[in-house]
Amino acid sequence: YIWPSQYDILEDAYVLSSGFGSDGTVDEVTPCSATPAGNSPGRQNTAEWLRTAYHDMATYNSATGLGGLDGSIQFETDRPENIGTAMNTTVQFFGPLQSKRSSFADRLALGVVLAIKNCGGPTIPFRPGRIDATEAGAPGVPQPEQSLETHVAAFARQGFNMTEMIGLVACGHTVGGVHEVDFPQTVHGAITTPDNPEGVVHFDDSFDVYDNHIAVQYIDGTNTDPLVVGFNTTTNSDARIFSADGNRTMQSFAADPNFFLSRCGSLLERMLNTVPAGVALGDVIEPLEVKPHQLRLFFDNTGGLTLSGDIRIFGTTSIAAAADPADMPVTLVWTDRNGGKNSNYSTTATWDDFMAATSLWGAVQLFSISTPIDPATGISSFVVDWAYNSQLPLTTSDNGGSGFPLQDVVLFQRTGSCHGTVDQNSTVNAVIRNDMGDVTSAYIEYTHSATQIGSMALKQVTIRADFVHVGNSTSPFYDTYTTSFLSNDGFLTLNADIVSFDLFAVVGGKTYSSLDNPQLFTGC
Ligand code: HEM
Repeated sequence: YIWPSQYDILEDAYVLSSGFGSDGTVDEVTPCSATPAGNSPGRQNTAEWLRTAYHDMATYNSATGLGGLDGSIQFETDRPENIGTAMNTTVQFFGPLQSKRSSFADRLALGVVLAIKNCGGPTIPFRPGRIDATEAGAPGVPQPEQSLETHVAAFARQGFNMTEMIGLVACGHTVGGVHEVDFPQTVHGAITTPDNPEGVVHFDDSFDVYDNHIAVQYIDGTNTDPLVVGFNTTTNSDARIFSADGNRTMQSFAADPNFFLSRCGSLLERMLNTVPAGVALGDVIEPLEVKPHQLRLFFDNTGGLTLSGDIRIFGTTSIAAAADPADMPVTLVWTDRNGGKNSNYSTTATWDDFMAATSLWGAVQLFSISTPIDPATGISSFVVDWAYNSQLPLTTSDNGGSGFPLQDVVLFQRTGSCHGTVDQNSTVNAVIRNDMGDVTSAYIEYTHSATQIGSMALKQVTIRADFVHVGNSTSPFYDTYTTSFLSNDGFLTLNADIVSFDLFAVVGGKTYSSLDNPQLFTGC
């Protein structure tokens, strides 16, 4: 995984948990008992996300390779097997976080990884690359009134044997609980408005900690799990499942909290990585030590170039944890468009209080950059010289050897670019170097979210529009190009971190691209 990558947005979402640059996913599940915004007390985001992810995956058929974690749950929330508002709430939360480079299914899987870690649970390796279904899949989520044989068969279809089924159910039913409003046949008399208007009865005494109490209480007889000790034995599916191997799995979980966590880590990893045949997941995301964050090269209306954005530094050592960002030297040193060096080609990255950020996985700091780049000499790559404090020798981070690459051939021009509302064209201006040969093709791929019939889900729509040559620009090195297109997204997702557009130009027979430009904020 080398920057830039199609998974940069998800890597940032994995690393930046709260504060500057974070997309709000971890805040939504902090504390672990956190309730969906505007919803009843007693509901728990972490539990709803985990249950939703399981219900999305639970329709997988290992014989046909159909189903799995593919976001099809977005079309299935009105099925009886998905009863309750949890799935819709989850779809509404993750929908706007989708983008061309982060599917709903990836967002949901990542949400579960972050939420469980945030509740004190295991580190579940996260692999990106899930592809969203465009319609509902087959039904098949297990129901509590079904027999043990039915459940064993359902988990076998999903790819899990009986021991793994017991584990996966315990790993799910350690947070959250059963709600009387949706399961009156299982829970009775728990609705105590206003404290508990939906009548939730938790699976164990630590519903807001990801721990082995579900097993400890099951074994020591203090169990409150309504699917074990409920008044209606027909719906006591956890009782049948947990005892299916003579309680051996639950005993091993109760005896060793760390064994429970590690086993849940690997079972949930498998659950999240159960995807339709043909979907190839990427490598496990490990935080990069030094990474550009929304770093972009822009053409301004005075004929100059501006490099702006942030440099992110992540570490897991005690020195990293103790670092004071105000005392961290961070310098960006670039090479010009011909790979040449010059002592003037450098800029200091600065930290400010408002840039404070945290990560569930270690210490993270961001430093901002804004520097003019002379178009005459341009830029082709850079390295970052940095240290955890001003007394330490500098480390040079060079992105695995060849530096962090940048191109200055095709660039977005903010001036004159604007966002149309519904039924009104958007305009995007670009500049392209005029000294590198013929421009045989130049176009934009603009991706936005769109609503879909039969679902609360948003889908990604990409519009391709060709640029036309306008003429000179304010720089002798660049010509101006423009394009106009109907985006019709009605300002649905004005999130510059998420919505983006890519520019492409074939110049002198070579293709150059400027990827992930931010959403257009200026109205036309
Ligand atoms: C035979 C298999 C299963 C059955 C019959 C079953 C049944 C149920 C039922 C009836 C509820 C109550 C839902 C509500 O009131 O909102 C529930 C909640 C839950 N289930 Fe399962 N479940 C099964 C497997 C799993 C698995 C494998 C996971 C995840 C690994 C899981 C995760 C959860 C979570 C986190 C909740 C709490 C939801 C909340 O508090 O909002 N379940 N389950």
